[in-house]
Amino acid sequence: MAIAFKNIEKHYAVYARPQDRLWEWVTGRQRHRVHVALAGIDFEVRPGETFGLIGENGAGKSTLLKIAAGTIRPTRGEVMRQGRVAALLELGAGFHPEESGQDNIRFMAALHGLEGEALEDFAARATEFSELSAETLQRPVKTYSSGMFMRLAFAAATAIEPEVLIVDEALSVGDLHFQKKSLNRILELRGRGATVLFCSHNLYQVRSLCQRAAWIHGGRIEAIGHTEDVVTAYEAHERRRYAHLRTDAPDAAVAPTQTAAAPPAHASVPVKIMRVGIETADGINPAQVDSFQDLTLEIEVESYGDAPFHVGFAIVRPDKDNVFGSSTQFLGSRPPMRGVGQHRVRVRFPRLPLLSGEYLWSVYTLDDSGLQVLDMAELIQPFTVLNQKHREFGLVWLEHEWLQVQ
Ligand SMILES: Nc1ncnc2c1ncn2[C@@H]1O[C@H](COP(=O)(O)OP(=O)(O)OP(=O)(O)O)[C@@H](O)[C@H]1O
Repeated sequence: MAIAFKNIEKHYAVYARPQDRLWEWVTGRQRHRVHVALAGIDFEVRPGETFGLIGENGAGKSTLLKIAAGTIRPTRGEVMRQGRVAALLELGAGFHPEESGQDNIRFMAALHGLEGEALEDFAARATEFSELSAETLQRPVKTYSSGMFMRLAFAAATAIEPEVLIVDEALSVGDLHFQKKSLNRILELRGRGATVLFCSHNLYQVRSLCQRAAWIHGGRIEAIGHTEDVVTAYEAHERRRYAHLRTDAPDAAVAPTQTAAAPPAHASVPVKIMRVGIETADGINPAQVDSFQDLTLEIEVESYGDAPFHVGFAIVRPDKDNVFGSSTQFLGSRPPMRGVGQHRVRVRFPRLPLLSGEYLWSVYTLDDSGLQVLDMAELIQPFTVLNQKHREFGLVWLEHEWLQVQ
C-alpha cells in the first residue's frame, strides 16, 4: 500500500456562537455539538495507482485528503503512508503569508529535510516550474493572486519528486496554461510510478485519470472500486437529486439554441465552440429526424493559439444519460487538430439507429491529452427522433437476428 486508512473517523466541534468556545473553556460544560465529518473510512491506495475521490460539496473529501497528508489528525483510526509525500491542499495551506515566495520555497525544502546543494537544487526547480518572475518571488505571498499562489504551491509541492502526491481540486485553479502544465507534471510523476490521490468535481477528469475511485457521501464511503462503476453510480445519484429541479424548470436543460452556449466569461478559451448544427435530407437543423435517416453533425470551432486540440461530442438524453459519445482523440493514428483560425468537424451517422425520443448534443474542445476541457456546450440543439417505419421500440436499434422461431 501507499496510503492506508484504518477505520478513520473525524469529528469537528461546532459552536453555535464564537463566544461558546470561551464559555466552554471557562465553565467546563460542553457548549458545542459534534459534527461527524468522516466515519468508517477503511481502504488502501495501492502503490502506483491514481485514485479519485468524488462526492457532493461537504461530503468529506478535503477532510480525508488532509488526513492522508497528515495536516490534520483523525479523531479515531489511523492513516499509514509509504514514500515521500507531497500534498497540494486548499490554497494557502502550509505557506507563511508574510514571507516571500522565495523564502516559502526554501521553507518547504527544509520541511522535507533538504539542505545544502539539495536545497538549492529544489529551489531552482520549483522556481523554474512556477514561471513566476524574480520580482514576484521576492514579494510576500499574501500579495499573490490565487493563480500566482497556485503556481508557487504546485511548484513547491512537486519539486521533491514525490512518491505519493495528494491533490485537492488543484487542477481547476489558475490559468489554462498552468493547469495543463500541472496536469502534465502529474502524468509525468505517475508515469514514473508515483501514487496519486486526488479529489475532483470534474468527473471527466476522474474517469480519464483514475484506475479506482471512491464516492464519499455524508462522510462515509458510498461506493469504492473501478472508476467507471463508482462514477456511474454517483452520476445516477446526482440525476435523482436533480430530477425534481428539471421537472420544475424543464426549459432550462433543453433550451433550443442554434449556437453553442457562451464559454465561461472568466476563462480565456483557447479553442472556442462557435457553432453546432445537424443536417439531414430535410435540411439544416430540422427539429425532427426520422430513425434510419442519414444525419450529419457539424461542429465549428475557433482556435486562438497553435496548441493541438481535440473535438468531442455526445448524443445525450434529456435526463443527461449519454447515448453515444466520441472524440477526434479516438481516431487512432491521426494527430490532434491545430492551427490558429476556424476548424470544422463533420461526423456522418449513416442510417441513424436512434428510435423515437428526445435527444440533445453536448460538444467539447479538449487539449491534446484529451483530459483538459477547453470549452464545452452541453445539452444544446434538441431534436426529436421519430421511428415511424418500424414497430421495434426502445432507445436504439440493435442489430439482431432471429435465429429460431419454432
Ligand atoms: N474545521 C472545521 N470545523 C467544523 N466543520 C468542518 C471543518 N472542516 C470541515 N468541516 C465540515 O466537514 C464536512 C466535510 O467537509 P469537507 O471540506 O471535507 O468536504 P468536501 O467533500 O471536501 O467538500 P467540497 O467538495 O465542497 O470541497 C462539511 O460538513 C464541513 O462543513
